[in-house]
Amino acid sequence: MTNYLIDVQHVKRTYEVQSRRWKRQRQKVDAVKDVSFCVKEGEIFGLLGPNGAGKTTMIKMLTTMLIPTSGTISILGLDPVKQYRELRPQINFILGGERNLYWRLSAYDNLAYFADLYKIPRAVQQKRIPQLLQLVGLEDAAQRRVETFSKGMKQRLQIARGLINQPKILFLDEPSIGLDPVSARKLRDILRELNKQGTTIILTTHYMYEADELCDRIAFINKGQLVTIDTPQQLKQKMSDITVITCTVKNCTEQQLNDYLPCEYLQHIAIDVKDQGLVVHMHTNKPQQLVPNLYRIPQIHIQDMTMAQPSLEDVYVAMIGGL
Ligand SMILES: Nc1ncnc2c1ncn2[C@@H]1O[C@H](COP(=O)(O)OP(=O)(O)OP(=O)(O)O)[C@@H](O)[C@H]1O
Repeated sequence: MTNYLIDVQHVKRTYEVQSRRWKRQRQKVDAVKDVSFCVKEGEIFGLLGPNGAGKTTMIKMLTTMLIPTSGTISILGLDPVKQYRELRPQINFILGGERNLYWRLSAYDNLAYFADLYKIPRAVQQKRIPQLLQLVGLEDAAQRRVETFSKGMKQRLQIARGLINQPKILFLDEPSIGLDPVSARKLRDILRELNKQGTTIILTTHYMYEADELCDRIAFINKGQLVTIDTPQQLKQKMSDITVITCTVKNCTEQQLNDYLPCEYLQHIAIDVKDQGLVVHMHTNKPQQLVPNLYRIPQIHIQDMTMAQPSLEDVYVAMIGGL
């Protein structure tokens, strides 16, 4: 039998906001509309979608911070609305950015403060805090005030904070936002290591590469609705008949590209105006038929052209409908 740690069934969440014009009038925003999915024990599960898709709202409902308007959620067999007291000690969450840390306290004292909130005995804290600082590579900065930390260091301290109660499930909302590529890679290594040790991880991200590298399964969400849910491999497989062509062209206009490239061979086209010319990104299932049409544009100069299998980002663009 599959062991589901998280079971979300037909969940909706509506916000009521004051209309700007008529202050007394209240408008409804359906942030999450009838979403259902399950997460298995030991998975790294990604929630991906454009701005405003409903990812943070979903994470807040899963972590007992927000009550669904309708539908049911079960986390570790508990109802986050009615049984939040039993659930909270068993989960933890890390929201992106620099909230949730006390800048005037040292890294060690921050962790000790949160450990006290979880009523973790001092003897346990004295062992666990150095271990966590070591896991996130901050052992040498343990006594430094957080206000002297770089963004990457603060984010790693957030991870240590999120692990202080040894959660069975860790939720992360855009964990690598604002991190440089090396710090982001370090963060992924830490998350993989945690997952190896048995922590189930749910994360939202806008970085397709990160999701592809880390996640066992991914849910695409758009406008509050679930678009698809699958492994990154299976998602890419869905577009295996598509070739992605990227080329840089000069001496031609966007209008000419639209006129000369037959739409029956084009599943998607995006044109970026850059200093070096027009960068054209195309999805096609007929590359042999499509490419000769480019050369028919009078005077066109094709500077470079690459053909590749679709990446997760290409699948995302195809399914969500453009960035
Ligand atoms: N407190 C709130 N009051 C009113 N509307 C809200 C509130 N929080 C979110 N919304 C609205 O709900 C929708 C979903 O927002 P949410 O923050 O969940 O999206 P998201 O996928 O996390 O977006 P992003 O990637 O930009 O963080 C948006 O239309 C947003 O404006």
